Amino acid sequence: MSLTGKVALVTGGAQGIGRAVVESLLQSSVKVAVVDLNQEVGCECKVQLDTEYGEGNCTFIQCDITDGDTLKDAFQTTVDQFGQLDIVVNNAGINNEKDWEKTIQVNLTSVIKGTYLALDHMSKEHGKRGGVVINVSSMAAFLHSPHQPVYTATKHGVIGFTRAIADASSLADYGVRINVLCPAFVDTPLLHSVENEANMGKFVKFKDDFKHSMNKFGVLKPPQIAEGMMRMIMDSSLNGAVMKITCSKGIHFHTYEPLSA
Ligand SMILES: NC(=O)c1ccc[n+]([C@@H]2O[C@H](COP(=O)([O-])OP(=O)(O)OC[C@H]3O[C@@H](n4cnc5c(N)ncnc54)[C@H](O)[C@@H]3O)[C@@H](O)[C@H]2O)c1
Ligand SMILES: CCCCC[C@H](O)CC\C=C/C=C/C=C/[C@@H](O)[C@@H](O)CCCC(=O)O
Repeated sequence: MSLTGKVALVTGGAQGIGRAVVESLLQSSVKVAVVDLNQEVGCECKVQLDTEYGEGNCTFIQCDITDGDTLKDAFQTTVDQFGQLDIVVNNAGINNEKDWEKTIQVNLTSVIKGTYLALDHMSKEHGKRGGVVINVSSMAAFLHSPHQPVYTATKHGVIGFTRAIADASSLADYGVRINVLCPAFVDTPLLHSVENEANMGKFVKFKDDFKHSMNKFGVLKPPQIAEGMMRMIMDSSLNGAVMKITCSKGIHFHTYEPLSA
């Protein structure tokens, strides 16, 4: 897939992994809508990106992705401003075992909504030109972290939803590839939330165990995740793929046993 002239929307794009992905897209001459809850960080991010990549190449849209109408407006604003939509990265996520229902809303329900909105704007079913969606899950989906039962459940859900809707896209010829990316630990503000009772609730007592896991498995940097993301966006053979990125194995794909009776 050539990226020249394409338009992307990245949720949670103002910091961390999302910000690194936004920068990689801008470096490939993609126009980018940064969709994020955090007004202050989003505005700072926009100023820095304008300085680095030139004005008119990105926009910041303040949006709580759990509000369906606001998320729908963010997609429409992107299309109104840049004329089309080709790439959607459903990346925004939180770590909150205390308010676990919010974690389900942000990490799973909003990823589903973001994927359906992406299809509204990109699917051949709606007379559009096709495109690509990448949903962000986690290695927690494979290692069922005992410190984060609900976070882990949402990340399992993202993989299941993505593989199923990718098959639907293929069967119904939507022209949209839908893939999922699972990073191991990454050095972002989210990682520091494991220290906080407000985030971890009763599981905060396992924080030393969590840190032990981080030391054991290592911590990646956001540009390493952006590199995997760009590969998934550009490789037109990938649909329903589950990419894992770890310190030990780098960028690689999860393989599933074929179904047998
Ligand atoms: N950091 C890690 O170790 C790690 C590992 C695996 C997967 N992930 C996943 O990667 C994704 C990005 O995480 P990160 O580490 O960059 O986190 P981060 O906290 O650094 O960035 C997340 C961004 O999402 C935004 N956001 C949160 N709630 C939102 C909402 N309701 N509406 C809109 N924006 C919202 C935040 O404002 C923030 O800018 C998440 O889905 C996370 O679960 C992170
Ligand atoms: C506060 C939120 C932090 C989020 C944490 C991440 O979402 C969870 C990351 C969890 C575990 C990472 C484990 C990495 C393991 C690998 O290095 C490797 O040993 C496993 C390899 C398995 C494989 O690649 O097939």
